[in-house]
Amino acid sequence: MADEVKKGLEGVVVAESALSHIDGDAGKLVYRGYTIEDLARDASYEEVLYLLWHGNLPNREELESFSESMAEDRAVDNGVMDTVRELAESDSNPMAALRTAVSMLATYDPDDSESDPADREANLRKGRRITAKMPTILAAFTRIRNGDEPVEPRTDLGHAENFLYMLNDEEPDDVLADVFDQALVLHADHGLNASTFSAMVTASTLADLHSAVTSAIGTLSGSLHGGANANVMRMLKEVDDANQDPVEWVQDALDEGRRVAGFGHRVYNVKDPRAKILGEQSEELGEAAGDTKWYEMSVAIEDYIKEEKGLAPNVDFYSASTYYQMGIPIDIYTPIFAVSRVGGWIAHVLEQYDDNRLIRPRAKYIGEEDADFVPLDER
Ligand SMILES: CC(=O)SCCNC(=O)CCNC(=O)[C@H](O)C(C)(C)COP(=O)(O)OP(=O)(O)OC[C@H]1O[C@@H](n2cnc3c(N)ncnc32)[C@H](O)[C@@H]1OP(=O)(O)O
Ligand SMILES: O=C([O-])CC(=O)C(=O)O
Repeated sequence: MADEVKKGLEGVVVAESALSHIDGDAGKLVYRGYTIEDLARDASYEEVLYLLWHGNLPNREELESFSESMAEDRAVDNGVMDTVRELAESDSNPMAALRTAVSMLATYDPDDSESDPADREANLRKGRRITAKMPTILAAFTRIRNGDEPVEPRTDLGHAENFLYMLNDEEPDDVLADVFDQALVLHADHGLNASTFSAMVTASTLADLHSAVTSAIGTLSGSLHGGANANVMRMLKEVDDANQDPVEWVQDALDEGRRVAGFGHRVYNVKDPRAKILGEQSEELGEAAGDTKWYEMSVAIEDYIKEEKGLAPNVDFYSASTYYQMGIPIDIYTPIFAVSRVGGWIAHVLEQYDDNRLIRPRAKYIGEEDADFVPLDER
């Protein structure tokens, strides 16, 4: 037992959490008991943040005060903005740029870095600032690399609406603002996924919140995790550009032993409930534009992979065509995931600090024992 290796920590329970629960067989996801369907339909991202960070849904007054504070925290210091500009002008990878800028926010945060890293009230303030500023950083980065000037955040718009406004220098219509807000709600938390666990490991050493979030952004970027959403759209574009049958493309990929981005999951054995909602968004956006080709290609791929491999789509599969039809550049899909998931990272880090124990597993040693040391000159 002591030396049994659980590769990828599959099935290992390492913490208690009251934040989100996934029923992988039923395809059900709840945040603090509320179903993702109810939250996506009826709650804003700000409400979900409040729920995750404070433990209950806010009443109107609490929500207004929370949303106002978030909105006031949107502006980013010039020092950070200068770095964002430099990274955008040197065509940095957007996830790397976001990671660098978020790490830098620590230096400008008014809560003293010398203070207790586990101070809950300070972490709620820091967490609010990080979450409020990430969209500003990402929108500015995206505009600057296109040769446009950043658009200052507004305090009179909701979190989702303000991001689209800063990205496009134009207020989104209600449909787009709502679709984006729902996407943020759907991505906000998901148990001990890899990036959240990474944030928890960092926090468990009593490193500070900015370090935990910076670790998590790095972890989210990989193609087996958040990076898959951009790869889904790259695949759909490749199929479309080559005028190929999507099923044939996927058949070839599977025959060559390649993984298809947006399919499979460590916890779900059935379709991810978030993919169902995002699939509906993708279809509706297509119908509104009079062209459902991206949705139809996606459905054809879904049906084939289900039939051939028994694998179902995860959250990344339909967010891709949803964002694409909103005109969002493909390489910022994963940073957008981070803009939402930061809420969950912070909530889990708060839980970790509240009941901390250093996270430190072991490896089963399979190397040599008792090797005879040979001095350098004799090797
Ligand atoms: C937000 C998120 O992070 S959601 C996940 C986003 N990632 C992706 O979409 C990338 C594609 N998916 C994958 O690589 C995997 O399904 C993961 C990483 C999500 C889960 O991985 P694990 O739980 O470790 O499953 P594992 O890698 O053991 O796969 C089990 C089997 O399914 C196959 N499989 C899993 N996903 C896929 C896929 N997308 N395409 C083809 N085959 C797959 C594996 O090859 C493996 O088959 P085998 O037993 O014959 O070797
Ligand atoms: O839970 C996971 O392993 C991956 C995932 O779907 C997420 O982080 O949203």
